[in-house]
Amino acid sequence: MRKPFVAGNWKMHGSKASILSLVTGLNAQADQLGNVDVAVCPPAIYIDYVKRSLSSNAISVGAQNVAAEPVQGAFTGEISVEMLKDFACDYVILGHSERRAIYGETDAEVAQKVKVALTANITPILCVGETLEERESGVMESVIASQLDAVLDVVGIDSFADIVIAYEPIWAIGTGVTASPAQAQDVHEFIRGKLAGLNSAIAEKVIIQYGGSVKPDNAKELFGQADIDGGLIGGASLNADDFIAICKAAG
Ligand SMILES: O=C(CO)COP(=O)(O)O
Repeated sequence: MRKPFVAGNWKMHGSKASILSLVTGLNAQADQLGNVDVAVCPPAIYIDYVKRSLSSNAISVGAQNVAAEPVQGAFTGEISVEMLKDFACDYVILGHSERRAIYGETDAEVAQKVKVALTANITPILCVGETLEERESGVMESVIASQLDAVLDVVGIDSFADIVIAYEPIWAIGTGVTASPAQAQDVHEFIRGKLAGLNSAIAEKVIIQYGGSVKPDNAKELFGQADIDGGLIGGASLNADDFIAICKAAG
């Protein structure tokens, strides 16, 4: 049995005041989470603030990106894995479609970052997903397969024991249009099947989150699908009540 995992991707949102209020709301309900792993991923500058404000160790903290360079050095503006580790980050979101589309991150760079995170024992949350155009033109599976292959080529299938995958159809992110539970399940099954072709035991264990307009009212049905093991939550993770409700739906 896979333990579900829900993570909040706060993206570039928040201030000290709004984050304190959000974390206070999470603290108040953290004992109601149930059998689910939970993490929040604030903007990097707030990681330590969130870590110190969280009163429950039921909620872990993750980052939204990391430098591809394995050790610190002359890389202005970057944050190394060692620095994330120094602040007890357990997870790092990698290959989010916003980083791929807006900042031009390539499959190869994402794969390198996954490798660097694994070396530091930080669990990568590897995001994959297709655009609406790719879905409608029938290349969805090949797009997702090549996003996975880029990482498989660099770290190998065995490393997927320590990787979380997040399937995030780009057309569902921040749009209010959620993939239907059946649409999401189809892709999750495809991803697990692809990994099973390489190592069935690892495929059976790997956590595959769904992300894209998950809300309290659609979470339960999505998370009820056989291959959906929780979610990567954007907008709804900025509201403590909504995020806790989504976590409970997974647990
Ligand atoms: O991109 C996402 C999480 O990484 C999903 O964002 P929304 O939940 O706001 O659609």
